[in-house]
Amino acid sequence: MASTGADESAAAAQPRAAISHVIFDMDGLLLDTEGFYTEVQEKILARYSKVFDWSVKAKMMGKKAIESARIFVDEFGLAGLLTPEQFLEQRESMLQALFPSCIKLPGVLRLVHHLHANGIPMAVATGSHKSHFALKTQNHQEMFSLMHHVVMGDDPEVKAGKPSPDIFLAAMRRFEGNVEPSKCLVFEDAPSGVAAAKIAGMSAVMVPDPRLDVSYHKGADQVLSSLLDFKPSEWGLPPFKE
Ligand SMILES: O=P(O)(O)OC[C@H](O)CO
Ligand SMILES: [Mg+2]
Repeated sequence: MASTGADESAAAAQPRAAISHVIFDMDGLLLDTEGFYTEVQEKILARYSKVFDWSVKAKMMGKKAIESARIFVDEFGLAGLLTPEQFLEQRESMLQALFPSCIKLPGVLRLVHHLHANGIPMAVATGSHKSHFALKTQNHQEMFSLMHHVVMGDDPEVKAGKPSPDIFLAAMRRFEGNVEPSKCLVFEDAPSGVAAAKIAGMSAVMVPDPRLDVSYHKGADQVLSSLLDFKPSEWGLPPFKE
C-alpha cells in the first residue's frame, strides 16, 4: 500500500540521509524492459541448445551493450560459436520491435511527479545507448521531460559501464550548483548499478526483480519490492501527501 504522510512521521524524525538530488536507473527501474532482454536472450540461447540463467543475467544487467554481450558469450560458453558483436547483431531487430511497447513500472509516475512537484532535481543514468533510449522512451516523453538531464551508456564521459561510478558521477556533475555524492539518492534494479552508486559515494535504493537471488541485494542501503513502498521522508525528502 502507498505510504502516507502519517506513516512517514517516525522516519522523518531521523532520516537515513539528507538527500537533495535523485538519479534514476532506467531499464528495470523506470521502464519494464528487462523482460525483453531476457526473452531475446532465451531465443538466441535456444539456437545453441543453451538455457537462460538468472545468475548470468544478474551480471549483464545495467551494463553497456558490448560489456553485457561479452559476459553473455563467456558465461554461456559460446566462445567460438558466437562473438559478442554477432550476439548484438542477432538480438537487435527483436529488441527494436519490443522496446516501443514498454510500460512504466509500478509507483514510478507517482514518485517522479511527487519529486518534481517538490522541486527535487532528477536525472536518469542508463547503460542504454542513444538509439535504444529513443525507442524505449518514445511513449514516455512526458515523464522524461521532468528530468533535468539524462546520461546514457554511450556518453563520452562514461568511460566504463556500471559498476564503474562514471555514469553516476557524470549525472551528478550535470546538476546545477555543486552537488555532493552524499546528497544523491540512486534508484537501481541491477547489482552492478548499486555497486556503481556506492563506489560514487551515493545512497542506493534497490528495487530488484524478485527472481534475482537475495545475495545480490548486498550493498544496497535499502531494498524495496516496488517503488510504491518508497517513503521519501526516510531520506529527508518531502513526504507523500495522499
Ligand atoms: O538498467 P539501465 O537503464 O542502466 O540499462 C542497461 C541495459 O540497457 C539493460 O540492462
Ligand atoms: Mg537497470
